[in-house]
Amino acid sequence: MPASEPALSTNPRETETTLDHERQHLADSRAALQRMREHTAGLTAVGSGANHVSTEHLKQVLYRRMKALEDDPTVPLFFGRLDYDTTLGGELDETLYIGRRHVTGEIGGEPMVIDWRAQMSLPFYQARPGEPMGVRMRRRFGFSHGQLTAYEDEDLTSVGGVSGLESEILESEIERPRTGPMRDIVATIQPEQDRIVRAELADSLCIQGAPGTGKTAVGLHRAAYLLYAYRDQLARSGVLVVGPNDSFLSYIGDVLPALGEIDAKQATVSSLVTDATRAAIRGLDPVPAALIKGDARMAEVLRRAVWGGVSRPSETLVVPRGAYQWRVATYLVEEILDELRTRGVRYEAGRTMLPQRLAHQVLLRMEASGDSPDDRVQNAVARSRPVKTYADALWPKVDPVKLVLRLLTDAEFLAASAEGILSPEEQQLIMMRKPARSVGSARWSLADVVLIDEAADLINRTPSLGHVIVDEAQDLSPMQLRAVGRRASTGSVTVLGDLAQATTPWATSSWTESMTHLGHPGAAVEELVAGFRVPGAVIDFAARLLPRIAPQLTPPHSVRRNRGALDLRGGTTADLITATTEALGREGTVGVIVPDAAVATVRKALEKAGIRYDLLGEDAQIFDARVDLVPASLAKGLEFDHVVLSEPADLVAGEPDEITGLRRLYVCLTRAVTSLVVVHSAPLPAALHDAAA
Ligand SMILES: Nc1ncnc2c1ncn2[C@@H]1O[C@H](COP(=O)(O)OP(=O)(O)OP(=O)(O)O)[C@@H](O)[C@H]1O
Repeated sequence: MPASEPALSTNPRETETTLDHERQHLADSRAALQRMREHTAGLTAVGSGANHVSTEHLKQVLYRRMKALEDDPTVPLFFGRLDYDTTLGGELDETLYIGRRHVTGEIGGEPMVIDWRAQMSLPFYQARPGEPMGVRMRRRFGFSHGQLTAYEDEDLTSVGGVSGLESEILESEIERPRTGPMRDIVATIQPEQDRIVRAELADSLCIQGAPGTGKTAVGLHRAAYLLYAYRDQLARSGVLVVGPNDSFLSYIGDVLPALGEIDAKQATVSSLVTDATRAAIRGLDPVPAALIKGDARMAEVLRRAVWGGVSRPSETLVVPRGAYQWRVATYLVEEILDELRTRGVRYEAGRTMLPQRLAHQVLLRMEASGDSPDDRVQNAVARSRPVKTYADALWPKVDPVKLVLRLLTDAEFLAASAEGILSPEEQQLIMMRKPARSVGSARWSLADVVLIDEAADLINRTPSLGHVIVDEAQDLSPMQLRAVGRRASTGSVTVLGDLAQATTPWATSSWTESMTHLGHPGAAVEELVAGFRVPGAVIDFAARLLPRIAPQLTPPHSVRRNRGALDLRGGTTADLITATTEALGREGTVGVIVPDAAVATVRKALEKAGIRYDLLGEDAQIFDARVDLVPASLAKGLEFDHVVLSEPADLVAGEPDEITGLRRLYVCLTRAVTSLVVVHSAPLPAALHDAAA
């Protein structure tokens, strides 16, 4: 071991004694956690006498608490230790163990393990030699199958000491082979990641990060951190994580529960808008139509379409009451309509205010004639048939689904709403080609349902969450960003993505613009370039594409010690199967990434060779076979120890244009943790060609 690395104790006996001591603390902590669980389980009976609602609530609370206190024997209860020192600014001379959750001994006793999110845990992630943050010594623990096997000490008092990334335990954690779904990184969060994780709730952030720089991991840990640090505030408003597709959501689905957080919602844009509007997605748009429907200009078209429903009064309002007939002149009604339209309320709120405003005018007339009516009279007038009928005619009820159907099937209505915003050709492009007769029979596309969601928000405000984390945000259209943004209209957002991995025709080319569509303009954009997934040989190869696909970005570098293996082979499907079998002979997961059009062929070949696999996007339960067959369009966000990639040229050709194709290829090339084998019979795309020589 080089002298500059943090030493495992060189004296074996001392190491063993220390390890025994730490193992004892681990055993004591586990026992304490068990007692906490028993105590919580015992609480169930206490609430049994309460009424149904409070019992249900109590059950929920206890269920969550029990979940949070679950002890997985394969996961270490703590992974670090801090020795605070008063001479360095610590409040007390004390030793704290850092883990996934608080564990306390006897009630009122010393904490045995401190939650990684607590303020006291901060130096574990942020302290540096020479900047000890009150801590004399930082200890990292090495575990194997839940057993404590090693420790490593860092003296934080010495200036010029080692930095975190030289730690062996940290390195071996980063190098550990992948099995199954994504796991948490609490033990090894890096300082630049930690600053994002722990940013204040009020801060909206945008992170541009190269493949494997930990964006997804950081987003999930930020969710866990916020739920801890702002628990009361977020218990009401909630945290939402938005990912690109269901495969991705199942891949990340275990991380937050493993951190004791089961309350964060996880969704795709598609599930968000279909849940909200109850419109099912059954259609697909041609790209030109989807581009227009996803354009931010559609927001104004919809605004006009919704508010265009409010008409000008042509008749005086006449309200018979007793022997009298009260009249409100059209010019006064117009004044009311103008006031309601411009006061910034939603369409439906204005609609409910109108009868009251009209009734108020009637009341003023009653008063002028010597009556002294009170609020009850005003309410009665507002609810009376003549006022309701008059108000309904002027300000009719609008159903968002019907409105969008009309917009996409009634050329005159669209022209009136889109005048000066969309050209006649653009209007033509978004008209339904086979107009649906009813909302039930409409074959809505995702872009359509996003329009319905926007219309629904113009009518009734969409409830806002406390914080929304959006992953792979580069692929969202402006209208999709607006759909996500209105779910954080009173909260904040963390936006994660990579412009070089943008593969939708409506993808963003500027984070500043995306943040504006999300409703959080001016948020700072930070860049992450240190890659934890992709080994050097592979990332350097993939980065050859950057000058073509995203020249403005800083090329990533790998922090992995392992340079990895890159193997470019001429060959066909049979060679792909050979490469898969070879990969199966090694430790870790295998991803066979193929152009979408080749899935059926490769599937057959895998079956013929007797290789068990899961097909991504099809199987409900994924990540349980060692081999995943991955259509290129679903590779985003995932990773595998070994990637076998088929026919890059076909993969590029499968996309509408070359840049999108090369970006898709960049995504697929950067899924490998250890080895990448590229099997091709057609020449590699020119941008990669040098390496093939
Ligand atoms: N600090 C860290 N310590 C250990 N592993 C890490 C760290 N940061 C990230 N990783 C690991 O690196 C891999 C890539 O992380 P992640 O998927 O979050 O990256 P990403 O930036 O979202 O990638 P992509 O853009 O390709 O989707 C994951 O296995 C993750 O656990």
